Amino acid sequence: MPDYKQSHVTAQDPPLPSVAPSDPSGSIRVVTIYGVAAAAWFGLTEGVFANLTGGISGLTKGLAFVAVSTLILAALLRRTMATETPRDRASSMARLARRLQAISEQASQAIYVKDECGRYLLFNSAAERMLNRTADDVIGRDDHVLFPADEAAELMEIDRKMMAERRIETYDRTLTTRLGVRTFSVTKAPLLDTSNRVVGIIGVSRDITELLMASEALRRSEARYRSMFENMLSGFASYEVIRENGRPVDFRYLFTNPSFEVQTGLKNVTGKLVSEMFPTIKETDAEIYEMGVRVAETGQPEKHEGYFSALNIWFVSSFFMTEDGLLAIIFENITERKTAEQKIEHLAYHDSLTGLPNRLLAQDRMTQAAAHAQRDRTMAALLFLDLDSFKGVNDSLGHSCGDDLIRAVAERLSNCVRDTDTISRHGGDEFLIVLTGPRTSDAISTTAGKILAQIAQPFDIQNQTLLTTASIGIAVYPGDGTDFATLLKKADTAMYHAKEEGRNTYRFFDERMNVGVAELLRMRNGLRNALDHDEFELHFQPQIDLASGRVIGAEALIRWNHPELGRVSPDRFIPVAEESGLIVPIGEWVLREACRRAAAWQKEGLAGVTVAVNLSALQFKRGNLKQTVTDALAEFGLDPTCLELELTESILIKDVEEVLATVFQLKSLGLKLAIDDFGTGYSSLSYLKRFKVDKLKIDKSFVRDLASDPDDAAIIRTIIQMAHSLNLRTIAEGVEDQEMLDRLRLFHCDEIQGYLIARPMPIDDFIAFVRAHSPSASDSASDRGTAIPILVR
Ligand SMILES: Nc1nc2c(ncn2[C@@H]2O[C@@H]3COP(=O)(O)O[C@H]4[C@@H](O)[C@H](n5cnc6c(=O)[nH]c(N)nc65)O[C@@H]4COP(=O)(O)O[C@H]3[C@H]2O)c(=O)[nH]1
Repeated sequence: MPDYKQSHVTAQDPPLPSVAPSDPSGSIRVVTIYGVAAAAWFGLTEGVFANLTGGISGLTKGLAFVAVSTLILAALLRRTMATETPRDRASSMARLARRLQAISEQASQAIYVKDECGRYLLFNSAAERMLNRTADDVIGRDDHVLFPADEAAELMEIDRKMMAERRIETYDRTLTTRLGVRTFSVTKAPLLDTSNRVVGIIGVSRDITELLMASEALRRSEARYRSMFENMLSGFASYEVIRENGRPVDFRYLFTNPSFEVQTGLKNVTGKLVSEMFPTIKETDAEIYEMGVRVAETGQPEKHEGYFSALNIWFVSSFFMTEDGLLAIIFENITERKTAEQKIEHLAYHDSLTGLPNRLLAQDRMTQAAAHAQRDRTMAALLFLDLDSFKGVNDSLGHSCGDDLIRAVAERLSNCVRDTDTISRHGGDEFLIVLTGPRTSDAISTTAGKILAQIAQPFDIQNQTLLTTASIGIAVYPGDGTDFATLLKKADTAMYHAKEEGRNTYRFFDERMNVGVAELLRMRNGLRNALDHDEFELHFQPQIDLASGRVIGAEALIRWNHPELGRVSPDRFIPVAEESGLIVPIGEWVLREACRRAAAWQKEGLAGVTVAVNLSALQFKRGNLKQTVTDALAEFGLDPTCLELELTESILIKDVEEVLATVFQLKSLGLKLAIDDFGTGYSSLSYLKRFKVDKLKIDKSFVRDLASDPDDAAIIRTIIQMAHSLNLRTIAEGVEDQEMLDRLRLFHCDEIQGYLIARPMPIDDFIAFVRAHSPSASDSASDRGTAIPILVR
């Protein structure tokens, strides 16, 4: 569809082209007539009419001649012109066209001339090339020969109007040619003849199709880049470089894109100097400023990633010089990414609970400490610390309390070492401490001692006072090893030994310790088969009623006869069984075995002698306790009143409602409930009432120092008084000598158990023991149990 593009119509500013006089015969005729008329004038005025004009002056006659001859000439010329025929005009146009032809051949633009009717009179070579038509095809024909009818008609209409209005027009027009649809820039002017009549039209056209396409492409590309610039997420700014003595000294903001503001938070910066915006940039962000100067000086682009303190942002940027000598910067605010990276890095190397370095970082620090030790000929030590009673805290007071304790321990540890040392959390309640540059083992011992003393101080956690201790194993570089893995293993082994040797202590690694580790592994594996292989047995430790001196019960204590390790103490394997979950089936076995044995001794005449069985927290959680107990009682026909279950405080405190329900079910069977290790937990008295506890068992750690430690004596006395006020009985365990017994009696303790009376013993020995200490046959029948007279004072 042909159309106008950028049409400019110019009113007759430049003079319209005109056609030169075309007929010399007309002029000759005029001149001849003029000559004859002039001669006749003089002949008549000077000859025939001389007498008549004799009185008139020569000047007057001359003037009269000029006037008359001018009129005649004008009339003649007018007549001559008026008689010029269209043919004359056509031939003069044709002559003009021929003259122009030679000139127009050199032109690179299409030049053409049309007559009044639109027929081509001139069609130069450039026009031929432009439309792929020869002049021969076109001359004498109108636009229909070149273009489709509708386009040709429109063009001719334009020409007609132009001629009518005598206007010069410039416009762009798209036309369908033999070479396809092309756009032309056209300038056309009407041609005038000497009588100022329009006789045709002259045009100059240029094919601007490629130019238009190029400029359209440029426009699109510009639009694309502008849109990219406006919408790009990166910030952009360009600066005028302010120079002094040729050296860049400052930069003035010229323009910025919208992201600049988003990324920096800066508004209306255009026209401002960088030194004005950031007065301290040369000091605080010298690296960035210097880079700007360098790029402006060398013209070499540079990339940068760093922190811009003036705006408190991290950014990545490219500095470069633009074509027009401006400094430009494209940048991205990466603060969020950087913070996330730092966080991730922190997480990768730190423990989330305490914020302390984790094992990975500890390893790195240990390697550094070792390098330091090698250089300075000193030592480096790796301390493996494990809290002694953390599980109890977690179990009894919950994980949130446990977490708080871990955090508090971390804080205390940090106060025990120097800045060059590293405290790290290894996991759970385990910490690693890397000591850098100790010169002697004594120095390491001093630090370890300090740490133990700090940990032993009471912790105030969630409004409760918690007491805990720690065990520390120490491995020293280079004596115990040169790599982290070896040192860690040895420090761990030493820590186990510290635990075995009474806790709240530290041990340096000793090669002999490695034997113990192998044992531990064997124990873990062996426990799995112990039940199947019948390796467990129960021993019974008598419990004495102090008032009567009679044996009123026995605590069932498990023994493990390991085929290779020999007799393994429950203190060693019960924690391993708990850790692996094997305590549940083992506990069920103990319960059945205890019921079986107690039922048996009832039948053998030890009527009323109860059996006390230890229960583990895991049995409450995972085992079907009520069913197990019911089944065991029923299977062996044991009177429930002869069964006592010993629970630790921690079992009662955790998941209270759930445990309460189970305890009620158990109690409803008619059995008794005792709280084991009383005094070492963290609970209040309220649960004693709620759980309908029958007996408190005072932990042997209090009993041990009863004679020497007034505090322990006071604690025991208080526990007994409190228990009595709640109608609970008390039993003291670990009674080893008479002095302890005397004091317990003084405090009105109800029952005792301990080596003073008897060590735990196999069933047959126990029955024999009870019989041997029977005061009389008649007493043995008593339901109060068997009396031991020596103890009754
Ligand atoms: N120093 C000293 N110790 C004395 C004295 N009298 C008794 N003992 C010991 O104290 C422990 C008492 O058991 P516990 O506090 O329940 O402590 C028990 C109990 O927590 C656990 N345990 C033993 N048998 C079982 C069991 O069948 N099930 C569960 N869950 N735990 C058990 O193993 C722990 C250790 O048991 P044992 O090695 O048999 O150690 C027993 C016993 O031999 C004394 O006068 N002085």
